[in-house]
Amino acid sequence: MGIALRNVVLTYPDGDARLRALDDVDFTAERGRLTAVTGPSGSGKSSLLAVAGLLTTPDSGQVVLDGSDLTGATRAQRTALRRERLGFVFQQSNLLPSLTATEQLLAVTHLRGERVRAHRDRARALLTELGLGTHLDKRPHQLSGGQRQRVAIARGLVNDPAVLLVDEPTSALDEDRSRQVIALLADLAHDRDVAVVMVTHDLGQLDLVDDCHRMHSGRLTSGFPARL
Ligand SMILES: Nc1ncnc2c1ncn2[C@@H]1O[C@H](COP(=O)(O)OP(=O)(O)OP(=O)(O)O)[C@@H](O)[C@H]1O
Repeated sequence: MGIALRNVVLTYPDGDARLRALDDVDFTAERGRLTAVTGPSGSGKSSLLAVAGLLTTPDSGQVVLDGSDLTGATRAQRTALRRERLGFVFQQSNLLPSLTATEQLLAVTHLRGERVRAHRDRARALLTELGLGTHLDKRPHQLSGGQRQRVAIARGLVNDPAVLLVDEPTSALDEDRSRQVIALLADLAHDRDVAVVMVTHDLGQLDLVDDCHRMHSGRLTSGFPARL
């Protein structure tokens, strides 16, 4: 179980024609595995992430989350599923400048209308698990790029999602820190039984991922085991 796209087509207007950003894509990311999606700029990686994240509805095809086909889901149902079942980590860590590391996580739980106090211990435990135990009360400008990215990952996990969608997590990091972040994502996928989907240009770190797919012109051209 995890997230799957079946025969997904997504088009955008392109002059008089339509551009096929996703051209009959079949894609599966299993729970407990780190799945990478690579490919050149404009090949459709962000589009795939947006469809898997229920942010964009495809023209045709199915999105299946933990075995449930979401084709007929209403906008309200998709929003609820996004909050409750999916986690997102964006390219830049997108942290709110005025909030501490702990508060970044609590802001997400607050959005769900739950009591903040009940979640504070959990947020702190999660940050500590991700190596940020001594940075719980620091604001983004007091953290390094790698630490900010780990706060963003913790925030993506705070609702215990089935699927964590990660867009270019290492674009602002040097090679060592990139490797640490990707190793962390692999550990989290394995330990927490989450399907982690990571879009990356970082071909040097693919030995750390469990599954790897390549996009080209809207097509998922190959899925190959990264450890071969
Ligand atoms: N909102 C949009 N309207 C029109 N065309 C779009 C839109 N979003 C993306 N596209 C086009 O769809 C194609 C796929 O774009 P997408 O952003 O998914 O690629 P990508 O692989 O993520 O690229 P990058 O690595 O540069 O982020 C591109 O040709 C892009 O120009």
